[in-house]
Amino acid sequence: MRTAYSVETVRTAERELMARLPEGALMQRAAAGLAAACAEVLGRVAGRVYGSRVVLLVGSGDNGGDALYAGARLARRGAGVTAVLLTPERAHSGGLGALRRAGGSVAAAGAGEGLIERADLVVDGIVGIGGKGGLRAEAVPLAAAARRSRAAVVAVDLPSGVDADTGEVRGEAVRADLTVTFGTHKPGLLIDPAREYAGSVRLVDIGLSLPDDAAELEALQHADVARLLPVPGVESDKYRRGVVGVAAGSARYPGAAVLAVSGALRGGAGAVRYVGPAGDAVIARFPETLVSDLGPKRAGRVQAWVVGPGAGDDAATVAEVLAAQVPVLIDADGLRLADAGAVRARTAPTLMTPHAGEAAALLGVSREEVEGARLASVRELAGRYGAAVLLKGSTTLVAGPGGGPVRVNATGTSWLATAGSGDVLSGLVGSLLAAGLSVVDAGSAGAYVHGLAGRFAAEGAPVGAHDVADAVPGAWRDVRGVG
Ligand SMILES: NC(=O)C1=CN([C@@H]2O[C@H](COP(=O)(O)OP(=O)(O)OC[C@H]3O[C@@H](n4cnc5c(N)ncnc54)[C@H](O)[C@@H]3O)[C@@H](O)[C@H]2O)[C@@H](O)CC1
Ligand SMILES: [K+]
Repeated sequence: MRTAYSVETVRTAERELMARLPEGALMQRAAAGLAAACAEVLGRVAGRVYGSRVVLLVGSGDNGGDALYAGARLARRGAGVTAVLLTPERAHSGGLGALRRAGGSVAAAGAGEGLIERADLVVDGIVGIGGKGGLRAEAVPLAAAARRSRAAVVAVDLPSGVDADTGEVRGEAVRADLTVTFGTHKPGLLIDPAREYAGSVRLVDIGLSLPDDAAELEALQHADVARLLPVPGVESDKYRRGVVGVAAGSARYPGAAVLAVSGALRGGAGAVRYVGPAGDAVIARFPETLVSDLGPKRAGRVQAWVVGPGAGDDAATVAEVLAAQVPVLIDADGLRLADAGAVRARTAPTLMTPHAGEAAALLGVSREEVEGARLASVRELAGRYGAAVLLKGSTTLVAGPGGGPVRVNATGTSWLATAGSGDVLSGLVGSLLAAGLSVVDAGSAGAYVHGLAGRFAAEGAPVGAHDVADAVPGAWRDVRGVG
């Protein structure tokens, strides 16, 4: 499991650790990790460290100090290192001294753009976890020059200008190829839009110990998902493996029913029961489906429901499903049709799975606001509805109904932004719910497998949602390390 902690928690852990260590030890650990990463990058872009050209962008805090000490290490290995000081009177004095002693030089901000143009590597030490708001005016042209330049950009701790705690980006921010972060991931490194600014992320251990129960974010990895995925035992039968009910599709949108069922069949439940007007289309494609036209209440035994994909205006079916005493996943049209009071009144678990546009409609804000503040949006929705919420997107977030760490999934690919792929996800996650996973585990494990399936199906080319469903077994095997 990868975890991310808030700035406040990081600061507390840093204080405790610093009290036990000689002064400056933590910064030296950070600088050593940063310099090693920079040397690797220089090896790739310039062939070697010796003789390469490095520009440090140095702000007024310890983030700039890290950059200066790392620059000193590179200078000792023969790199030509120049520090561009944004506020010369407040630059980290120890770091500045170390850089000068190692043969590095210092330039004023005005000279920065020209230096960046000729650099092999730009190290962004403008601001780290002490930052508020986007980049300040004096740093904006330097960030723009770094973006234009052929130099690799390595961000120190965070790309300057992004919000460490939320992943929000207000105004300009540095775009990095690599971010070297210290002690723990920060939420902003895992959530879009900031995640995109961070490039790839490398975590340097500086000895911080963080409390398990205080994580803001959790990102499942293969091993975590492998532990969650249901595997039938010798005593299993279809009921013990779980029956998932899919109430989806309409005369107008029969395909949504077929796609939701296609996901549900690959999600680990022992059987899929379909209820709705698209039974013929479902049976034609998936003869193993148990089809009923009697409505959810009289459909027979079901351990979890999926309601909403392609449902059109069928509010009655949504209401009937919400009255069931089993876990319910509400997606697509179902989100619009569900009565908020009925959702809040449920005692069995509920999982809502909006994309940004649907979340915006539920919250009464614009889509851009949701996309710009994904963490706040998913938490707000979960709080308002007393339900778990899976907010789809390039980084999918899953918030539980009672707070706690939000799960973030990054296995997705932009090729998954295709009609019907959400229907496949809803079936897949519903199936995991029927197999007995909690709403947060089902949502996050389902998003993980679905994202991976999207990657496998696409391999860099456009795909349809049915291709994603077909790729789910391969993704599942990959996660479990079999086949
Ligand atoms: N505290 C520690 O124990 C450690 C801290 N480390 C580094 O120290 C950083 C935190 O240092 P600081 O607390 O000094 O804070 P920062 O260096 O992140 O930034 C604080 C300074 O930046 C200015 N600033 C704030 N917002 C800005 C913006 N939007 N644009 C430009 N300037 C802005 C502030 O005026 C302040 O002087 C971490 O991100 C990490 O890089 C590491 O050395 C590891 C150990
Ligand atoms: K930075």
